[in-house]
Amino acid sequence: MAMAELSTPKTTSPFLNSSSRLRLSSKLHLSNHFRHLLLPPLHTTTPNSKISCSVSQNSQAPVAVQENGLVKTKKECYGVFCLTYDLKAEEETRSWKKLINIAVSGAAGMISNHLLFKLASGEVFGPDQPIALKLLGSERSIQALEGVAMELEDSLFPLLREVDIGTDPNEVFQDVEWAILIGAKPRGPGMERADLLDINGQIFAEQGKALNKAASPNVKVLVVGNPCNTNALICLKNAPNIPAKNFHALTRLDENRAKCQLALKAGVFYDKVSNMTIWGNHSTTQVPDFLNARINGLPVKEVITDHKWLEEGFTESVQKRGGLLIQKWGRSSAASTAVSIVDAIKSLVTPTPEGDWFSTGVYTDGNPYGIEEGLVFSMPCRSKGDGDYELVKDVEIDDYLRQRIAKSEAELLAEKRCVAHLTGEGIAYCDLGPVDTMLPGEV
Ligand SMILES: NC(=O)C1=CN([C@@H]2O[C@H](COP(=O)(O)OP(=O)(O)OC[C@H]3O[C@@H](n4cnc5c(N)ncnc54)[C@H](OP(=O)(O)O)[C@@H]3O)[C@@H](O)[C@H]2O)C=CC1
Ligand SMILES: O=C([O-])CC(=O)C(=O)O
Repeated sequence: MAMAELSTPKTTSPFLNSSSRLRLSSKLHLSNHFRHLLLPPLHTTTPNSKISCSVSQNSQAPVAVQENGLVKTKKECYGVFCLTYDLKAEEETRSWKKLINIAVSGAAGMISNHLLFKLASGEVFGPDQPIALKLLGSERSIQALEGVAMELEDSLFPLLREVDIGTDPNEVFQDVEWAILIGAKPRGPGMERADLLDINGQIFAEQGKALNKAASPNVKVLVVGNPCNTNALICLKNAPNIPAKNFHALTRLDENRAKCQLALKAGVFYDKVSNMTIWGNHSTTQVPDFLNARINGLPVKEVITDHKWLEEGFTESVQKRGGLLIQKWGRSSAASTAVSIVDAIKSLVTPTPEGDWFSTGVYTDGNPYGIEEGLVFSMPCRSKGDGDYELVKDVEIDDYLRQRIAKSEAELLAEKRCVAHLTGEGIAYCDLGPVDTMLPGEV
């Protein structure tokens, strides 16, 4: 017989209170497809009130026993959570920050399958930041989401205090401080881009409304599902109570791809490349800015003297990297996208190194570059590490950049016209050209 010691909450015993949160720790409590896995609460223990949870070595589940007058049953002292919650862990948790709630949509998809385990490990928000994961799926994926939750459970992450799965964004987004919106319909063969904008736009309009109603008022939202700039715009327009500044479209993967290509050409390790801006849309019109990027602190054009390659080979390789990868893999980037989501969030929760910046798709109102207001456009940003950011204001734009930035801007304006019915800006009119409106994965 192995013994694991558990601490009970200082307040009323959750084991005695049928409506307590811990009641939900019984696996897969299901209400309207909203299911909840939960660890014991933090900072609510006293060393004097302990429960012993005894585990038979050859039985499947631990059996809680009574101590200090507190009643426990096998059902309430739930499986792995009993085993992982011991006094030593509790000592460590004393210095932990207050738990934060993180929603992830498309949680049964490829990108999430990489991302969720990074979030739970502490790699993103830090080793003293406990988290609750709120996973949004659909009727299609609810079974798979249970599988995801089980894998998270089996990973024994100390910082992962709670896992909820559900299909209703109004429930899943309740009190979330971060929302990572990945779930979106992929473009199928023969599908018009306007149709994709409409189908995915509806998803992001609904999720914007739900965030507006249920999320923490200062929630930070990172839109990954494509076309991510316009989806982010739809989302923010449907969430008027949340600052527009809090919405991001993921262009960090493009930034990382650009750094990699420059490092390769210059023959340096990629950590030597800094100040990399991606301007514009996450599409083949995006502009990887080699004018302002630096290698070993020097302007790229001084280090790489083949300027034709910069203007053509480099630029195109970044714009079309996603498509090439699909050709090789047979599916779009998932692991590197998850890594870039981690990078994007870390850039907001840690101070930007002196003199450097990062790229993210943000709302253009008040931008110093003359880019049309009312778009979500990738630009250079800096953060103090408080979750917020400022636009970098003094980046040089030459004629080459200006022309290409204008093309991406025109593309986003066209996308915006296609979704006017979803942003509350009138009747949609879709005049997207066939060539200039490709996702990176469509080439
Ligand atoms: N911004 C960027 O840099 C990148 C963006 N992407 C984009 O990220 C998104 C997700 O990619 P990935 O995880 O690989 O994709 P997957 O297809 O593996 O999973 C995405 C999830 O989207 C949801 N989904 C699929 N079809 C529909 C639909 N018709 N309606 C609503 N939801 C749907 C599904 O979840 P459920 O059934 O639970 O709703 C699915 O699990 C895609 O839009 C992709 O283009 C990809 C790479 C880079
Ligand atoms: O088009 C896609 O789905 C893939 C994508 O965004 C990328 O690889 O950058």
